[in-house]
Amino acid sequence: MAIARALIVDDEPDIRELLAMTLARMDIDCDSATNLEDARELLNRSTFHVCLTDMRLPDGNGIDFVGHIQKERPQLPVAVITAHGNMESAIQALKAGAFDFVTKPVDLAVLRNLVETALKLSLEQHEARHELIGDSPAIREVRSMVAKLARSEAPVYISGESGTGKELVARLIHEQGARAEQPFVPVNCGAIPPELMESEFFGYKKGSFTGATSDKDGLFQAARGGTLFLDEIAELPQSMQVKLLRAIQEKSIRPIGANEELAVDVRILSATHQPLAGLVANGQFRQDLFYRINVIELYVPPLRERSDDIALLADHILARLAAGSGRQFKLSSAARQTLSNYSFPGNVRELENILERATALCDSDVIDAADLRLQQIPAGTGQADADRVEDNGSFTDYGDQSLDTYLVDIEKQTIMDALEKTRWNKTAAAKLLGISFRALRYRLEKLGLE
Ligand SMILES: Nc1ncnc2c1ncn2[C@@H]1O[C@H](COP(=O)(O)OP(=O)(O)OP(=O)(O)O)[C@@H](O)[C@H]1O
Repeated sequence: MAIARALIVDDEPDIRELLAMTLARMDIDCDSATNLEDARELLNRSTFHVCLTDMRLPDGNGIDFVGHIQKERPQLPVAVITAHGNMESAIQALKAGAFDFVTKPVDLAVLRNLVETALKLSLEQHEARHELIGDSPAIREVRSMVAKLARSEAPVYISGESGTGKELVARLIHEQGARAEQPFVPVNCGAIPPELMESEFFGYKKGSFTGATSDKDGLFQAARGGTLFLDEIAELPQSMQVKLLRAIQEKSIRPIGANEELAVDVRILSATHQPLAGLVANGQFRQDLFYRINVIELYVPPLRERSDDIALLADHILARLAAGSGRQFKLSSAARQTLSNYSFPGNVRELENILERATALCDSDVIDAADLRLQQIPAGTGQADADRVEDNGSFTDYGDQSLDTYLVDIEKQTIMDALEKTRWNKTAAAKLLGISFRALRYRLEKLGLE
């Protein structure tokens, strides 16, 4: 499946064909227009990652189209194709906002380079945009809290069920605040082995232990001037809770093996899906640290309490999946209804997973209720996968690759099973799978299920 989509605007059939063929070999889908009117129409209808336009078109000028894209789709990189030696118009196009140009006759190696750069820009920009989608009173309240908290330096503790958007909220607090130009460093406290925690957080000096062949910065140094987001903070072992408390109180750290304290200016945001106050009450989490990190609590409500947002979120997620696959997806009205009746124990992350699975399995571009597979609890993993092997001829030819993919699929399916059975409670799912919570987090990350 192509990962990107290009818009080609040229009235010469030979050039259109040459460009489309070259891009197709780069696994890029193309739409072509022979004039500006058609090009504008296509731009309105589809999501593109790069645009190549000729300068002289039957109904206008390529530079006007560059201007149009700048206004309507400022994220879309556009390059112009100019006549050989016509530097004047190439410069004009760059001034109008084109990111580059190619001259005719088109040198294919130059074209490929240019398109690769454009795609990198385009896909990176896509990833960099964070937005809290939703129009319900609950999410509006979260949005207005985010705006207020972004103006403050206070530590914020973000609570809420798994997959509600706690990390997204933390990123937004950072991005909308004075530290936006500095790093945002997310740390999954559940994924760091306890014995490595101190060196991961505070770094070490060369020679401080076997294997410390050079100085290494820790997460606090990496987040200097910015924000350190401590996700799953309830997973911190007691010994580390003491050290963290000290770092927050003193605003300084001591790397392993260092003689001196090091001042670090870092804003601390933290989160967990576990009831932290309860863990404090039964002695599993230090009360003094709780008071430090929980100066302000921001609660992100579960998706079932803002079901009006489901349709908006689904459209947003489908648009993102479309950008990645070059296809456009729509939900049938029955599918919309099914989604809005569902309780989403795994919250927005579960909605993302459901839609990703549906778009991958759905043959047409209209996703119907059945494609969502909401009623279906996956069957016993072994049998389900064994059936799939028989159905799929390519598995009979076991290359290393197929076997790996097969095993990864089984692992994914088993974990998804456990998560669905435990209504997305990761602690319970880990117990069911007979592995530690930490090991589950590690696997989720490795398999891209986070
Ligand atoms: N309101 C929203 N608008 C757009 N995307 C959202 C929204 N809420 C959550 N998401 C998306 O859902 C996914 C899960 O969100 P996130 O990782 O922030 O949840 P979380 O509460 O931190 O989960 P966990 O407790 O498991 O760490 C992410 O891809 C995030 O971008």
